[in-house]
Amino acid sequence: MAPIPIISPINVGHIDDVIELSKTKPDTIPQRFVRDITERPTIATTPANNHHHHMPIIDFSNLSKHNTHELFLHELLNLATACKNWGFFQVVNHGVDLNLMESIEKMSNEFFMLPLEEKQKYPMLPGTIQGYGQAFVFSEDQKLDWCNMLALAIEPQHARNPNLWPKKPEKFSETLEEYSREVRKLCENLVKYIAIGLGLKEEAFDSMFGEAVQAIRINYYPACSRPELVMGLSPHSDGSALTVLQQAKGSPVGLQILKDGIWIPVHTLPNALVINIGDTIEVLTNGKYKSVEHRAVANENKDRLSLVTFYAPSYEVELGPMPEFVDANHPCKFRRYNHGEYSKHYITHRLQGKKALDFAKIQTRNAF
Ligand SMILES: COC(=O)C(/C=C/C1=C(C)CCCC1(C)C)=C/O[C@H]1C=C(C)C(=O)O1
Ligand SMILES: O=C(O)CCC(=O)C(=O)O
Ligand SMILES: [Fe+2]
Repeated sequence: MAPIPIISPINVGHIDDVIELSKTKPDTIPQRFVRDITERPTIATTPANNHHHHMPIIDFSNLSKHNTHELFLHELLNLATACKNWGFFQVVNHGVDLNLMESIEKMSNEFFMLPLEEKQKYPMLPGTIQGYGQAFVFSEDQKLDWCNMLALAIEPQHARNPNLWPKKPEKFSETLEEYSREVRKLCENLVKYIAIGLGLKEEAFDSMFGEAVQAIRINYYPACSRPELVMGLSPHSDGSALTVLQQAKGSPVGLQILKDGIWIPVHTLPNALVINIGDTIEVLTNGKYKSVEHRAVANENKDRLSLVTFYAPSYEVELGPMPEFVDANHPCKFRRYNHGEYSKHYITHRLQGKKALDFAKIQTRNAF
């Protein structure tokens, strides 16, 4: 009997697996990946000479309770300044076990190098966000990113789809579990310090978040013969409260952030984690801290791997700007909404800069 076709309400057309493409036809770039001229990225990886263009570095060990109060305050100020002026920073001495970071990186690479049939046992179906494939594709004529990903919900447990957790390589699931526990601790601490830096009680965010949602996306960007024609990952801001990004050792520069209208390549320090403010913190602080648009570009010669953890409020919670950030000079910019509804909105639209946040924006009427 012929296999029963999966009937999906969305027709996304054929999606080439870019890892296969780069292996079998390294010089071919199907038209669906070629961006319109106005959307093509700049590939330069040299950091701008301007020192204003170096992403802040936070030494997390200075924030631990065992340090002097002076050191703590100094680093807290660095953190607050980084959140306000950049929305992105790197953390060193973050407490996530370096061996664990190395193991999950190695196993992720092994996963992506498995035969396609093996990876397709965990398919990300059109319109869904978990499994192996391409996310945020909703139509046949949408341009595709030069990236394959494995995305999984981690917490709460009931959000997991155990059928999508890879059985190969061996110990992948255990390692991911352990890694995610450590990254979650880092996120819990970060939201505490961010709250203190804003003059709030240390538990201000965490108590609002309820049972926080945690998810991981492991992105694999194979080398591309014409990286200037394609986009590794479309420009977007993250719908989370915070995001933690680990770029695999030996990966080329690929992440770019939009600062003052310029795309800046991010050079990650060895063993550091890159943190960014997501849409939730922008809403809660009424725009004092902003989520920042970012994208990833492909490299001509080298594959790139990144492991990205999203830390977000429970789907149950209602959110809006905190009263501490609203006054006569700072009118309320966002309406209250349910985070579950925001998540649904986020995952049912293609990545398009900061457009997802329009969901919550209070539209101000133009005077003209
Ligand atoms: C580019 O952003 C994302 O891919 C993303 C997806 C996260 C998710 C999964 C990979 C599986 C479980 C669901 C969830 C939507 C959390 C970003 O995460 C942000 C977006 C929202 C909304 C959020 O809460 O985190
Ligand atoms: O790979 C990167 O550097 C960016 C990944 C990213 O922004 C994401 O997965 O949301
Ligand atoms: Fe992102």
